[in-house]
Amino acid sequence: MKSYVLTVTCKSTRGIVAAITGYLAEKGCYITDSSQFDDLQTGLFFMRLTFISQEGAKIEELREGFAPVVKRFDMTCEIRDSEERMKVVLMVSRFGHCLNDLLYRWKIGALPIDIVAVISNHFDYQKVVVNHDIPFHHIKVTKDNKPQAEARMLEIVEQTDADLVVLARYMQVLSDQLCKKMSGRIINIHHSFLPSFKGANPYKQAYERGVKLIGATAHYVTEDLDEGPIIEQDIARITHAQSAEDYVSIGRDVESQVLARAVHAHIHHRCFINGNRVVVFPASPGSYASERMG
Ligand SMILES: Nc1nc2c(c(=O)[nH]1)N[C@@H](CN(C=O)c1ccc(C(=O)N[C@@H](CCC(=O)O)C(=O)O)cc1)CN2
Repeated sequence: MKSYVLTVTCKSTRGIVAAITGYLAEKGCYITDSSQFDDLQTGLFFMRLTFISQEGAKIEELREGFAPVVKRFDMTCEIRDSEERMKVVLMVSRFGHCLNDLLYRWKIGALPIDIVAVISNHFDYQKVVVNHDIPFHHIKVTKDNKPQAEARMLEIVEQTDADLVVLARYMQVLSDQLCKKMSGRIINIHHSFLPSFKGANPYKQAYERGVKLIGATAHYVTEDLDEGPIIEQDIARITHAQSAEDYVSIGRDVESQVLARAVHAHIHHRCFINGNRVVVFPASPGSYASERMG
């Protein structure tokens, strides 16, 4: 039986859940997971359900039948096939730990995505990418060619019909124009526990501040550098005896794990941008079970 994901954002009011669940029951659908959040600050309601059609309803039929509910509550709504895989472009500069981690998770099926391209402004990871049978594109970036470099990047995104771009330690600031055009579709991993230590060299900043914790933050990319809506964060302990170079080593694992969690949440439609915040619903049962046991 086909499994679907329904996502809803609308203004809070009474009767939304009843209308959604009533419709699904009427259409012979069985709800397998449900999360909702009512933001009293913004007056917005968010819901994500996974369900199976026990009567073999087609997605077009489900969408069409749901249209009156969408109209009644003025919903932003999607019904998607749970098996549909997002097309993802990965971008990297000189530090490849997040890229390698994502490639491994993709290879074992833990990240059910189609990696349609890897883009880098360096050649360090060309071999590992090509060895995964993934197209590698080198796009040189200088202070003078950023518009042309971004145009090429956008061309690759459009030619591959990519749904998501993941900056896996890609160290170039993207233009306001590109950020606006791809709002909500670019995820970055920043190697600090934002909002501390934005911008370049966060570990150097952390060392000079004398912190006892370092961290990583995965966020959607906006024009405001490292200020986009936060999807996932985590931390790691450090001591007085460690240097900024030690932080780079200690930080690798937490950066990779934070980015992987954020990508997993996004590709499973668990993320809802809510102003400068992100509602992140828990993973549905079985959504980690796609791993091919080695
Ligand atoms: N518009 C945005 N672009 C990018 C963001 C973002 O949030 N908004 N995140 C960065 C990633 N990043 C930190 O995580 C970061 C990358 C690069 C720089 C920076 O100052 N880069 C210099 C060049 C550095 C170099 O050549 O090695 C620059 O672009 O002039 C700061 C923070 C990705 N892009």
